[in-house]
Amino acid sequence: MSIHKFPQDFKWGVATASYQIEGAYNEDGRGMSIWDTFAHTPGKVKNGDNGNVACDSYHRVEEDVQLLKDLGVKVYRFSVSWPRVLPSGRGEVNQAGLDYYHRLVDALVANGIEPFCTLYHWDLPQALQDEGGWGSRGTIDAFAEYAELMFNEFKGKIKHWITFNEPWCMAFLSNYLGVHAPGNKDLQLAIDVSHHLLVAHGKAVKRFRELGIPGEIGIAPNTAWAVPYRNTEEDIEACLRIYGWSGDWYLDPIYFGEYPKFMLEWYEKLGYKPPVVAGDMDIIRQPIDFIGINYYTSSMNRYNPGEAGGMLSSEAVSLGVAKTDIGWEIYAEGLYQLLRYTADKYGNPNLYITENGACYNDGLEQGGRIHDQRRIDYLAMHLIQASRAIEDGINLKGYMEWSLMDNFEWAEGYGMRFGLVHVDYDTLVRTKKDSYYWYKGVISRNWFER
Ligand SMILES: OC[C@H]1NNC[C@@H](O)[C@@H]1O
Repeated sequence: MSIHKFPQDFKWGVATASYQIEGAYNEDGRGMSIWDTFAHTPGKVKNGDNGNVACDSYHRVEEDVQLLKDLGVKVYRFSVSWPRVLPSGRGEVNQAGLDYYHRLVDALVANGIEPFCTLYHWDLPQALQDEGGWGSRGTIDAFAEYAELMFNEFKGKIKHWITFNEPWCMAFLSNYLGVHAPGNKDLQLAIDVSHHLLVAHGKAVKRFRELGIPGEIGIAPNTAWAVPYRNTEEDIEACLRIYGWSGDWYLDPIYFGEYPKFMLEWYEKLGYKPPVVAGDMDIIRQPIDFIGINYYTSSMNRYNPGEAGGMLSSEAVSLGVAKTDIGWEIYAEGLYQLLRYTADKYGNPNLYITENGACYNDGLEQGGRIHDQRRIDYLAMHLIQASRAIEDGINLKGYMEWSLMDNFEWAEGYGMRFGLVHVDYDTLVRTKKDSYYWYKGVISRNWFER
């Protein structure tokens, strides 16, 4: 057994997202989002699940903040539902929507928990989608207007801001693979969406600086990690394209003012390229204060130009390791390697692990306890790698576990559970799992033995 320690000011937290937990989808003036439309479309989400009620967190601020307080977290990462505060995406403000987030933020601050706010975690106002959504340049300025509203409204209360959660999901999972809302299958559109969201990110950061908002701002890509099947140039490049797709494609424009050459050339070979307009790359290149790393799993990849390799000619070969209940391979070493790669490539910036967690569908047992030992093991394995990264000189400043509670897992619906707290979706009763108590101990000690 060995002891794994963390710095004194390490920001321990948990994460959630608006559409996944809030519910109240048509209450108090909230406008429709693309996820309401998508989830209400038969066949898009397993079991026909949707976020109409979710965890009903909209009506349970005090209860959920008490869960956070009992857990002992330093920060709480949540996201804002854009259509709850701007029902049409721009223009008229819904005060009741802003009031909800004031209730949440005030309760967090009153309990000594720092709000960590994600401006966009996928619930685009449907009204903007009707005008082309992220495929249209018009959405860029709509996002900048929304961001400015939130900056001014919560100036001094919220000091940690994330513009976008997982831009790869916003662009490719949603517009090339068609798995998430709005469900398109168009590679050029996905590349357009990537570019427009990057410009929107840059404009929001620029306004954040111009307005003199106190605090820090960053972005949270879901950078995947891949291990080469053979130690050959072809297989290594096949891996570079995997994390180039979800990480470098977004971080290079922000840090270097240009798209990664190897990915640009790959897309151009296929006949695609980003719709860059003069001045865009300078806007995107606004300095940011941190990168959020969302990490769950890795893959082992090899070059394969055939169907198994897909658009990137990069075929995933099983790592042969245990999988979580959602089928993702458990590879904690990948977290360290990803942190190392990110630190080395982008000048050792401040990093937060803004999401890491595991799907295990353990249910309530006799006596009302939930013995999710597999989740404890997963978290311990990954926290060892986080501690290792810090000892290796990487500026990892915090860890936000995904997720505080079971919630709406997008196209998987409610069947996949990531929470430290179990949610009974019939009664909405919250039950702390064994992993909640384990994580509470880690936070309070700031170290753990394994
Ligand atoms: O799949 C688990 C999580 N991954 N990152 C984005 C979150 O919204 C998901 O629930």
